[in-house]
Amino acid sequence: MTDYLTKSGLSVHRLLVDFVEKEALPGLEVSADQFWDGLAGLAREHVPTNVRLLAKRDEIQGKIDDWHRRYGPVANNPQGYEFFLRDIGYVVDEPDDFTIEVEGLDPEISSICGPQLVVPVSNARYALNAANARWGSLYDALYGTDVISREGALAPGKAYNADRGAAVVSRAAQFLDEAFPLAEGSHADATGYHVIKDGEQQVFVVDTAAGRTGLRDPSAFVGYGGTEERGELVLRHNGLHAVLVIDPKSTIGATHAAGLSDVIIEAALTTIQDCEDSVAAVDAEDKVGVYRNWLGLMQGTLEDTFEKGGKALTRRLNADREYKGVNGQPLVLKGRSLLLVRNVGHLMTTDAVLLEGKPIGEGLMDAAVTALCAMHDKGGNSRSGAIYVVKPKMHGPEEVSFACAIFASVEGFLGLAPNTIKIGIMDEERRTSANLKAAIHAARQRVFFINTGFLDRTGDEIHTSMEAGAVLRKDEIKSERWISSYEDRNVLIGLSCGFSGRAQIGKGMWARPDDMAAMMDAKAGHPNAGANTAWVPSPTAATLHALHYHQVDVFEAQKRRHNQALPGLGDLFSMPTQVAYSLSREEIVRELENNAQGILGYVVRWVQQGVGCSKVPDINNVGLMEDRATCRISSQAVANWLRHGLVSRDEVTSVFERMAAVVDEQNAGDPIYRPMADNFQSVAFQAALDLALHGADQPSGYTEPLLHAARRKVKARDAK
Ligand SMILES: CC(=O)SCCNC(=O)CCNC(=O)[C@H](O)C(C)(C)COP(=O)(O)OP(=O)(O)OC[C@H]1O[C@@H](n2cnc3c(N)ncnc32)[C@H](O)[C@@H]1OP(=O)(O)O
Ligand SMILES: O=CC(=O)O
Ligand SMILES: [Mg+2]
Repeated sequence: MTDYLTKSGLSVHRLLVDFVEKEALPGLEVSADQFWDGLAGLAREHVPTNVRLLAKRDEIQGKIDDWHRRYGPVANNPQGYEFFLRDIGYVVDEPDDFTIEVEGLDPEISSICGPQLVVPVSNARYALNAANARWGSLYDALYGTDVISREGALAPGKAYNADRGAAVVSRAAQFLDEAFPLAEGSHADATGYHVIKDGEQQVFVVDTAAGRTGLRDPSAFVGYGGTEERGELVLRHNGLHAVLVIDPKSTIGATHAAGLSDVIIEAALTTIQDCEDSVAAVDAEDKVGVYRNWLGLMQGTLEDTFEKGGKALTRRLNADREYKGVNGQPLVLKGRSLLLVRNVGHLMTTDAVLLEGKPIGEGLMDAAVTALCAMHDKGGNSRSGAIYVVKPKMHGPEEVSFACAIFASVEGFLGLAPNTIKIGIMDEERRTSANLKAAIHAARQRVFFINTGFLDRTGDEIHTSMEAGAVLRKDEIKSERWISSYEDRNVLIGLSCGFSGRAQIGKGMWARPDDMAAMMDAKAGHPNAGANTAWVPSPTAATLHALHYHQVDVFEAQKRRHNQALPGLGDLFSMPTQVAYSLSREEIVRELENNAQGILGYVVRWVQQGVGCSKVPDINNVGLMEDRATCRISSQAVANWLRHGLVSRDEVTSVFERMAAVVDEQNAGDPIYRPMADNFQSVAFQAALDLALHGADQPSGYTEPLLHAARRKVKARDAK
């Protein structure tokens, strides 16, 4: 039996046909013919442009490589370089000043600021957890992380550590004092939290040894609920809620003078359900798995049953939180994060759908199917009926226009109103950063975010300047002038295009998921810089990062930045490269080892197990979130040093062989892991090595072509 069925002239993998016709279409007023005709039209209309845009990327990169071969690093002739980039159409003319025209965005996007969580949608357990991460326990987030010191008497240990618990309670009181100060005294001294009636109004009062007091801003108390034994008091500040849980009989509440057993924080306002960097989906089977989870989230029916702590658990989407408002009206707070979906970029094709025997752009299929699934949202996700698609890895305004044209076609054949599908423009390729105003203009009726701080951006930086000279070590690259220019330009251009109060200006991912104390220091800067949101890797990180949005009123911070001068392009193009390198041999080898370990540790799980995002220890044993973007950085960094003779092919190979044993050791507890050190011919080892040895030849330095090919090989072998 063939795997493909003919649908409106396309050959469509039967798994995708089944999914669309039996799962995604039922319940919608879209017929199967309408969908397949639409997809066929989409492919016919847009595949040629897709091909042309990718060819243009290569052509531009070829010209940049030639320029560097001729003139060396940019620093030799910065003006000449900028002139050249304009001449080849890399930098395009800026549009006149304008304001974005997007309409129908939810408040989580336009008027409330807070963390943005990212999760591989392929993992139902995590995807559900992320959707529910709208609310997080502050006590748990503090107790479980290094935000509270883990030294001496505060060390967590196996049993509950009362000293640590006391430190948590005290840190939470500090938060309450900052966000919800009392008229007199401190939350640390509270001996009772009560709601009392004052005329028609309910009022929040706090008892301390010094007497009864209230909130300095009484309007911060907005509702209450719970039960006789376990009361919940709802406070609001900067648009974000925090719920005080008063439960004197609970284990923790019993230790608190006012019975405060937890502070539940409104945390991940938005979550990106990711089909891209954190996912390994290489064929129709994988793609359907991804789409099925997204559909379940949109229908509100997704569930996952798994074992945790020896018990079977079923996880579902949380309901809204219902309270009584202070004015007697019901107060209903959304129980879930507003879900956005990240489609793949324009690069890859998928053989789940063939047009004239050839795979179509995977981004085309993602746009059609993820929008179709989102049509099941009846307001449980977006109250305004918007579909939020995050679009990664676009190179410049022309590619942003292309994404918008795809969305317009999808809206057309699905019968959606124009501009229902919104676009999050990921500013993660240098051609987009350099032309950001034009890129926003191209999407002005759809854009709901621009975002920086991306790992991919560093990978693109290295690849674009591959011929310029040897790059710095990867952590050093990220502290150079180009990156502050990238960050500042993004915020300032966004503000000048009227984002404040309309759409999000966002910051990037914190990639050390276990280092929460460091995250708290680093991410405090994001709202201050005028960012409405910033990416976090886990629900715990979301709960903690939410505190920053109580410390800073982002809209005030944006006002402060509004008239700042925009850094010119000179700094943006100033990534330093050197022909002669000053690192010692030991330093070079250590950096190579670090990159090799990260690449191998990530790739082996991707290729063998289809895991697209992993926590992998670096050379200093710090657990790093590794995904395709971090892998792009590491592989491009090695490829660059290889290209410039800092390391040899043999040296790279032997370091990879040595680090394979280290990675095997790290995975020793995984029963389905297949070691690499005793088989350097294994698909996983070879894919990792190829990413480094052939990194310079990969399109824009992306890792997906080699990863996909390797994973498909393993799947084919395992299927036999
Ligand atoms: C460059 C870019 O593109 S960044 C965007 C892509 N990156 C991401 O999406 C990062 C997503 N994060 C993750 O996948 C994970 O946090 C990792 C891989 C970094 C670490 O995962 P693990 O080692 O399993 O985490 P850890 O053991 O500390 O915690 C697991 C628990 O946290 C939860 N968790 C961890 N990350 C997430 C997340 N992003 N969303 C929801 N839940 C999460 C899990 O559900 C699990 O809880 P459970 O047992 O109740 O289900
Ligand atoms: O996609 C995110 C990134 O950091 O790259
Ligand atoms: Mg990326």
